[in-house]
Amino acid sequence: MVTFTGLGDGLEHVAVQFGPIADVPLVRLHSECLTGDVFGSARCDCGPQLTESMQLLAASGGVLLYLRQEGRGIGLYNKLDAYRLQDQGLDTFAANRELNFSDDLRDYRSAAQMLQSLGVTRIRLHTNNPDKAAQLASYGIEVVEQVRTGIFRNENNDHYLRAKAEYGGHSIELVEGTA
Ligand SMILES: Nc1nc2c(ncn2[C@@H]2O[C@H](COP(=O)(O)OP(=O)(O)OP(=O)(O)O)[C@@H](O)[C@H]2O)c(=O)[nH]1
Ligand SMILES: [Zn+2]
Repeated sequence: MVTFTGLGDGLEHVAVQFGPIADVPLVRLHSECLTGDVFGSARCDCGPQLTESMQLLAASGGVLLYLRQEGRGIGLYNKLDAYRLQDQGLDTFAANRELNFSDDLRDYRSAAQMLQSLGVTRIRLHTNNPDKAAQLASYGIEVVEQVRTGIFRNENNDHYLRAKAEYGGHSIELVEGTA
């Protein structure tokens, strides 16, 4: 495990390396979600995505970047406020805007710099989020392949996943009748 300080965004991000680094390693950029990653909240899909990623990385090798971008960058306090607004009917992006934030504050320049410092410039990226791939490319990381994550849907995160697919452009296929 490598921890990084002094990055441009001032956050202490972490890289976890699984085995020796291949020419084109599998990489997961995972944004911090205390509620999902640690406490198993069913409001989102973060916990199962992190588990799936670590299982894949343990099997094939690669790098997990755990990015301290709680709540898509708005922080835990504000995310909890956003959850209250979602309980009143707003979707995950509208709730951010109601709190005077943009939909997604995350910038992946630090992630690109972390990869470069590990000698990684070409990757297979484990994500459904097109913005992660596009930003990494703009910061000089070649995304050779985008490997989709599983879809971890339940009755509590259905609205959240739907918003990510419909408004966030995520590659999530929501087939009616499946959970
Ligand atoms: N503001 C806000 N943030 C949320 C909400 N639900 C989850 N999050 C945050 O969204 C982020 C999700 O991170 P990731 O799983 O890395 O990213 P993703 O954009 O879903 O893309 P994938 O790579 O496909 O998983 C975490 O920082 C969560 O804390 C919400 O309702 N509001
Ligand atoms: Zn989450």
